[in-house]
Amino acid sequence: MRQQDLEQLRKEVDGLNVKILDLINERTSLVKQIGKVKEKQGVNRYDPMREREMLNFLKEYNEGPLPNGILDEIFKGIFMSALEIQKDEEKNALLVSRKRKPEDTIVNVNGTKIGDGSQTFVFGPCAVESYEQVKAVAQSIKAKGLTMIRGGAYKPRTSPYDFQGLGLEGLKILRQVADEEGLQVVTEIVTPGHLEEALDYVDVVQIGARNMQNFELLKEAGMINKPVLLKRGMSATIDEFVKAAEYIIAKGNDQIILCERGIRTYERATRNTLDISAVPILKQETHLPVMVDVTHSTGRKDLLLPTAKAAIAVGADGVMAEVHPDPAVALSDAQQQMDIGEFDAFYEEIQRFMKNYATV
Ligand SMILES: O=C(O)C(=O)C[C@]1(C(=O)O)C=C[C@@H](O)C=C1
Repeated sequence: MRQQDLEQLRKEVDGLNVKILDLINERTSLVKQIGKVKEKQGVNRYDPMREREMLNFLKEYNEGPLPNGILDEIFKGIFMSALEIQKDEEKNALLVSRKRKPEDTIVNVNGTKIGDGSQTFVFGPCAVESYEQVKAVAQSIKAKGLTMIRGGAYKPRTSPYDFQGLGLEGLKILRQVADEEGLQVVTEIVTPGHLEEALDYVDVVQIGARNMQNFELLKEAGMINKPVLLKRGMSATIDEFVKAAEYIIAKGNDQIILCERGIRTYERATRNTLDISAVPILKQETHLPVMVDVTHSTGRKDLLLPTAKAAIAVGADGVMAEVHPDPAVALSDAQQQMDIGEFDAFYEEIQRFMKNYATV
């Protein structure tokens, strides 16, 4: 074959490539429409029966020279790409998606802004035990110029025999101390019923890992006009986490902070495995602020500082950690809470890190 012939054949192939591409694009537009209809109907995107029908029809129609085996492969690839495109479309259409809203959402907690490019720190005891206990931690938080305190009043515990929290009494203690020290209260709410009684005492409603897929609670949280801190479920994928946030925003509340708190893996050196890459992924895929709970993810005091540094380095909008004036006598999570001295050292070091980091 002469060089000239080869060039001519390639020119013809180029022309066909463009035609195939145009057809695939035309097909993609139709498949996107099908995806929207299926989403509305709530039916599964993947439809193997439909794929089988299409392949059978194409094989009957096929007069070659393309072998049927290769035809199967090519069209299976086309169907798989169609599914991927439908999935992306659905993801991008979510209200929490950055594709839908490119600007960062800044959560405003009575003047404390989360997600505005600065880092917010939330410290406090695992569980509210007494006025004196909360007061000691609050004073230490205030002395550092910080504005948020966390504390559990309703404690969803693994064992029903473990301390379940002081409930409403705990909320009242948190509110009183926070008002005395000028702090904002972050506390976990476990049921829609608690949500109602808690609203007078709380500035940020936390939905904990165990409740990340408590859809009724998520819907209720979407109807309040207070920010919600949503923790990732211990076995939740990032996709499930994002969809849980979608439940809240879909009801009208866009003041949502996502919190990575470690996931359950086979690794036993830490309490959970901190999924640090979830932070940039969530920042890319959603417009919501992302915090990292270094206490629950590691369960180890010696790892709080390095993981907090890592969180800041990967772009987290804030860090949460637990502090107790006397961890040895704490009613929950005794081994993993910092005492006040450790808290001072932790905060000093993290400040130093942030200063150096900012100048790099
Ligand atoms: O027809 C559908 O239901 C589609 O979603 C489209 C389509 C296709 O590419 O043709 C995509 C994925 C399904 O598994 C089957 C078919």
